[in-house]
Amino acid sequence: MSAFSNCIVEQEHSQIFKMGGSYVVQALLTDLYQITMAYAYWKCGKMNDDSVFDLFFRKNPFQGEFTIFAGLEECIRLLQGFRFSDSDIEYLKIVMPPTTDPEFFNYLKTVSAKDITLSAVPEGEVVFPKVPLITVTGPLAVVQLLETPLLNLVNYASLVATNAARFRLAAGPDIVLLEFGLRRAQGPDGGLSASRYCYLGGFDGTSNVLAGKLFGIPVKGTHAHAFVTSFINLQEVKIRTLMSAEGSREVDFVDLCLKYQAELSSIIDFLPDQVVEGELAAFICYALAFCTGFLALIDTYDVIRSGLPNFCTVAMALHELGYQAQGIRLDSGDLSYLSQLVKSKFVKIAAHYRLPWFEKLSIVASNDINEDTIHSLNHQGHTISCFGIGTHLVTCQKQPALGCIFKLVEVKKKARIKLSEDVDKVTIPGQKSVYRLYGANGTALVDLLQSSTEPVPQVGQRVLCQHPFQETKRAYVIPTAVRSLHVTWWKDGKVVQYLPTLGELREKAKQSLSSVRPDHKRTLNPTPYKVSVSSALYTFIHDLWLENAPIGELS
Ligand SMILES: Nc1ncnc2c1ncn2[C@@H]1O[C@H](COP(=O)(O)OP(=O)(O)OP(=O)(O)O)[C@@H](O)[C@H]1O
Ligand SMILES: O=P(O)(O)OC[C@H]1O[C@H](OP(=O)(O)OP(=O)(O)O)[C@H](O)[C@@H]1O
Ligand SMILES: O=C(O)c1cccnc1
Ligand SMILES: [Mg+2]
Repeated sequence: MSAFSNCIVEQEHSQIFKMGGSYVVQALLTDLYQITMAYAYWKCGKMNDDSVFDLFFRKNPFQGEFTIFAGLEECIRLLQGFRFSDSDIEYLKIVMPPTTDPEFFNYLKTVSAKDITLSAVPEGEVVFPKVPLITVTGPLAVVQLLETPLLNLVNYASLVATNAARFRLAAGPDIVLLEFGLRRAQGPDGGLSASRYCYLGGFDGTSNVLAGKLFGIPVKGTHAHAFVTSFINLQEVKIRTLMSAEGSREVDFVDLCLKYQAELSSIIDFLPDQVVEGELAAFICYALAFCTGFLALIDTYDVIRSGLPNFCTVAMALHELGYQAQGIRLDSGDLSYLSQLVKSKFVKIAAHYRLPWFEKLSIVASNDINEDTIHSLNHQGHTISCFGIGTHLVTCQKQPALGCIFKLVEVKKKARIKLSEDVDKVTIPGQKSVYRLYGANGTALVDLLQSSTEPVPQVGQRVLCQHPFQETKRAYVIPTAVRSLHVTWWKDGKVVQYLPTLGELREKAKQSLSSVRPDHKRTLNPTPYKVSVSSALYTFIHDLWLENAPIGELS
């Protein structure tokens, strides 16, 4: 992303979601229970108790074994502006019961993120269950108030970035992936977030023009069926002339197209009287408007008998005038079969006219594409060069939510644990450090959680990594590299770290994903990545567990 577009984000971020007159990410974008708890903390004098909360998830989405962490910059921006305005407080006076002590509202007026410290895994990093993605420390009532907006900002961003990364893995590195989801997204905010985080997850562009302006994402697109069906015949081509690329001659472009229609009919085998005239008129008009970037949607009537011949006709006429067409889009039918058929005709034309670029024309495919469709198309030997993906990508139809949670792990320097019948729901107590240990070939081996007071694991030294809850699951690891995953981003009321641009985050996600072993990334039955605790933390968890679990009585 350019410095220019980053600057637009800075200037206009506060205008993006103006709804009802105010920026939608704000202190009141929360669940009521955060406010009622804040009141009860305040009422019993606990509001300033030092607290530590971890934000994490328990299960990777899409039956996968990895997640891309996204949304962090928006969390930091939330802290920057975190306060209750006068009108917020007036509103809360109505919402809270009449018995509420009026002094509480004076307290709310003083609330800000100035005493909050936020450390987190860098945005764009591949992350795994149980690892604290964000740790927030500060006055209990204020950190509590942050729970809902932080979860809101991380959950969808990480889900859709992960979805995008999965589409990228399915498609491979060389296919162009475009996000076409705005019309199907969960509202305007969902649409903008989808475009932003799909780009982070590895998409190449979006059709969403506002996302392009605000976030510097390349905007791309073709045209719709309506453009084709709006034309009935060639008489509708009112301005028929086109100047050649080098400016030396102007020709009747419709006549030139009809010359190529006759010529091509025997080369790629079609009947000129079967092509739809209105479609040809539409393509001619689109080419006249975009002579240097002509791309046509060819499935309105019949790809084989009409759309493809009409495209080739116009593309060859453009070529005679020194312009190169860009390609076609398919939006229905058997996308593998049709793409191969289209390619074979392109190859024929390329050979006949000795135009090597003609066989490299883009073949864009769209229509309800999901991750499984791409895998299936791969097996069928498709020749698609670009996928335009909307619904399944932005709505994350395969799994519509990521389950990040925000749990208290320490208060007044005392570690807290949340117990559950379901072992997976027991929290890992206390303030922790998180390390990623790398193996011999530079791939990530294990994430290790330790109490923050423990020494950093050392390269070349054996570390015992234990499953947090199953004593028999443990392994020694001799890391070739050790990375501390958490960075402090916000402290003393300020952003204390460079915030990467969206383009840098996209690069980060790509590089982080490449350090993860392929078996963790495969679609079918991927291997779970190991997230472990140090033996000191293991003992600590289980001692605290025993201390807090009531002893039942048999009778
Ligand atoms: N070769 C293929 N292998 C697997 N799935 C495919 C293949 N070609 C297309 N698909 C998928 O099959 C589905 C076809 O959907 P559907 O039958 O609704 O579309 P259509 O009739 O071709 O087009 P329209 O959108 O005009 O109704 C789409 O989800 C598409 O992505
Ligand atoms: O299929 P998606 O992955 O959501 O991609 C976006 C879709 O939006 C457009 O058409 P639209 O769906 O509006 O109409 P159509 O299905 O009749 O072509 C486009 O042609 C795609 O099919
Ligand atoms: O540009 C396109 O082809 C496009 C954009 C949005 C939705 N469907 C297609
Ligand atoms: Mg559709």
